Amino acid sequence: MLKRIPVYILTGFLGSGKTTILKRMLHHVKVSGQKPALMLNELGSENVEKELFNDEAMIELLNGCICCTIQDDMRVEIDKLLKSREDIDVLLIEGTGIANPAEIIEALTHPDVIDKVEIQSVIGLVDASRYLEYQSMFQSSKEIRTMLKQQITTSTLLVVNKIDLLDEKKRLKVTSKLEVLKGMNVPMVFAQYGEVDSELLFERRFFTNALHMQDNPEMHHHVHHSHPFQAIKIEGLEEIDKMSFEKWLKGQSQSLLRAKGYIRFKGSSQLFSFQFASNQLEVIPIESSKSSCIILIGAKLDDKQLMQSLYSM
Ligand SMILES: Nc1nc2c(ncn2[C@@H]2O[C@H](COP(=O)(O)OP(=O)(O)OP(=O)(O)O)[C@@H](O)[C@H]2O)c(=O)[nH]1
Repeated sequence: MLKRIPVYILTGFLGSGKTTILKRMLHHVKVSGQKPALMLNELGSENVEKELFNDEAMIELLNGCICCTIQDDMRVEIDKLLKSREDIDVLLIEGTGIANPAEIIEALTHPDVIDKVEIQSVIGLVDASRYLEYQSMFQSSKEIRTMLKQQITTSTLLVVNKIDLLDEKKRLKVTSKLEVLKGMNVPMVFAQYGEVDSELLFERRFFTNALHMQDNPEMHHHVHHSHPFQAIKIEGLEEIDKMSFEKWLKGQSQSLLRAKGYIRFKGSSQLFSFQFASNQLEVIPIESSKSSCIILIGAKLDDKQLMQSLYSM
């Protein structure tokens, strides 16, 4: 089996300090004797930051933020990287300042990619000096506020950067606003020029469990309650009743943020690709000999409960 490559995702609004912290992380990876690869996603057709990382294995995703087409590109590029560069030990991904990190998680948990990578953490950078302004209804747009919120709520570590540029009073105000938004148990650290203890930066905060329907349900108990996100991959599922499946997905709405994968329904030999988002199930027939596979992404997913309810369906 191919080794799974650990991945760190850096997110944060324009100018928040992503590149600054990326350089620190790169340095740390290299001095610890490991070989890093970078994936940079830039708006526009030219990557202006490329020159900063001359000697690294680098993947560029140009022309847009990480949305549907970029997700496909990302899958292809990760595949290429893993096949051609077996020496790579860790992959660092910097999304554009206006990317929603959930889209990157989405690409990395695609059924064809999930076994090749191991998301470690989503590091969210906040520009403390401009946060209040970006949050203000009078000084910013709804789009900016929504983007910031998505970046903050999807992060598994929050780095409140540029604290040299604001006074104590403002800092307290920013902190209390972030406390409300950020996920439970997501550490918040303050920094100047992305100076964060590397142990904290590299700590794993995102977990993916792989389960098989033939496993004993009593064995499933790898719940990581202290982590904001986790992905679960379930294989070995036999044909299932479509209505029951939909009901099952909807029944998990407390903890399930997203589901996708391949599945076969009773009464048809056809394989379907399915997407479950915003509490809606979409299925598309596909021609493939792939086995069924369900990927669940959520907060506080309970393996045991999920498997037991699937068994009894
Ligand atoms: N004063 C101050 N400046 C900082 C700090 N961190 C980064 N900067 C500066 O802010 C600018 C933007 O930093 P980057 O690391 O390029 O930010 P980015 O998030 O990659 O920016 P985009 O690529 O536009 O999304 C640079 O000039 C940095 O030197 C900080 O803590 N304090």
